[in-house]
Amino acid sequence: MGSTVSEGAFVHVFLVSFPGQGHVNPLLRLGKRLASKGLLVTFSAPESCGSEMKKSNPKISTSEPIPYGNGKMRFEFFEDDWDHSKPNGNGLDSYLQHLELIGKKILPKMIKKYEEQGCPISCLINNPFIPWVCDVAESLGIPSAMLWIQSAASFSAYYHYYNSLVPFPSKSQPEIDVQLPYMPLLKYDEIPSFLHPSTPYAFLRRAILGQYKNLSKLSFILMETFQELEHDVVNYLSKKFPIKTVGPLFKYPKLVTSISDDVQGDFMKVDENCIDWLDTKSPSSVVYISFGSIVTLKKEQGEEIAYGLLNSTVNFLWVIKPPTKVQNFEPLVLPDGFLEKVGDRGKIVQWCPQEQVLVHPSVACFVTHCGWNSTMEALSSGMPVLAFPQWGDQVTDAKYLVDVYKVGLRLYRGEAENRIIPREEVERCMREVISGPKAAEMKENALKWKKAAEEAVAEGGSSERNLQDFVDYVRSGHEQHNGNDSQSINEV
Ligand SMILES: O=c1ccn([C@@H]2O[C@H](COP(=O)(O)OP(=O)(O)O[C@H]3O[C@H](CO)[C@@H](O)[C@H](O)[C@H]3O)[C@@H](O)[C@H]2O)c(=O)[nH]1
Repeated sequence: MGSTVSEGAFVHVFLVSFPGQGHVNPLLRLGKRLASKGLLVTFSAPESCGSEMKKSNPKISTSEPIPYGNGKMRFEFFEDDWDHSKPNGNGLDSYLQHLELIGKKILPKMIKKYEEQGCPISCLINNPFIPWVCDVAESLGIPSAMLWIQSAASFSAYYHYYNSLVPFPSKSQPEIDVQLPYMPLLKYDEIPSFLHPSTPYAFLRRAILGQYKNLSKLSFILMETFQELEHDVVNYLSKKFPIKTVGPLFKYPKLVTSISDDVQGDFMKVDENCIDWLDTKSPSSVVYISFGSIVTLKKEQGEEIAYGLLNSTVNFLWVIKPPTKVQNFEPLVLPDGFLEKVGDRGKIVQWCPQEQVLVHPSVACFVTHCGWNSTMEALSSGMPVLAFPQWGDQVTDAKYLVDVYKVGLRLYRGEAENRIIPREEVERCMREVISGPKAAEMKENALKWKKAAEEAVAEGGSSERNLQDFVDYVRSGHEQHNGNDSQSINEV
């Protein structure tokens, strides 16, 4: 990618993402905010993810940097020489090792190239699963930061586990409760499930804990949460780590006037028609159902949800992703005549603009797997939830959504529960969140979190101030290194 003389005058940060939707979305959002504060941001990830992003975002393919506020963002992906059509279950360990080997060779070359172009990197930022990015930064004498993309509570659980600071369930004591500082008592099935000895996803535990071995190399740990949401845990962790809460990253005031001027990280084509469809529905009448980018429900569970929806009278928007080549699940077959029977009451899409759906006045409730992005998006949109977590941090997020933030009900406890939730239960719980005795209270709580989220990202809010502190830090490092001749993009 070429650079212009004017780009060379700016403080330049380099963002490196693991190739997953849940990883890309928050890092991309961070990139836009940093750019808006007058920085040049280069966003990078393996080409496998770049090619997916380019399909749904043609703007990414152009070499022109995209303006955001006072700065710009551009994209440069790198080849990881890996066959992503192979099943990647336990292969994640091998892929991560391979990516580290490749990345440690490629990133220094990219960074050197930027320097030769007069655009040196002042800070490297990665997200989890690729902790070696900060080793690259260290070897080149560049400061680095990590964007933690789950809750502070999950960060704390992993930290205490990694350092054996409190007892966790073990093979001999698989059902003990876990008490972590400044957190509610977590039952054995409420800790991030990868920490449980029975998890089938030990490779994901290893991937996440990989970051904990070199936390001391990071100048900052930026967190996709906000101070007011996780006050006590954040304060506690801040005494141990250089933490800055900067979320919810999607909630900052929009930087572009038209959607076509923006770039989203979607790996799949977004079905925009669903917003027109939502427009035709009455206020608070639609259940939105989505399980994020990775989770695929068992076929039988999908069928029970379908019958639950069929037997109910609610309107619904349901995201059913096409099965991926690498997953071993049988694809969901909808009951005979399902679409005809539900008619215009229901809509099924492969991928929707979730940010817009969650703030749409017709939507009453979000049936969610409780991935952290979806959790933050729901809370910050004032949307009550029906929690349907599967694994990992999702079970902890569900606990918080229901028992701490009090914005919903729990339909399932996650992989440890290991049962199919029957259609009657699905239907009853949806009704309860929409119109049950606690519905008004849950909506009121959700609206309180929405307001708190808006305040955190507004001028002078906790996350906005933290983001500005981080930008000031990067700028001061750049100035020390290059003299005081750097400019902000809008000064040129
Ligand atoms: O139709 C859809 C469905 C989802 N999304 C977006 O996709 C993202 C999904 O992220 P998340 O809710 O975090 O789910 P996953 O993709 O499953 O995320 C993985 O990564 C997260 C961050 O580490 C973890 O919290 C989750 O447990 C893990 O499954 C969100 O930004 C959604 O807005 C859309 O835009 N359209």
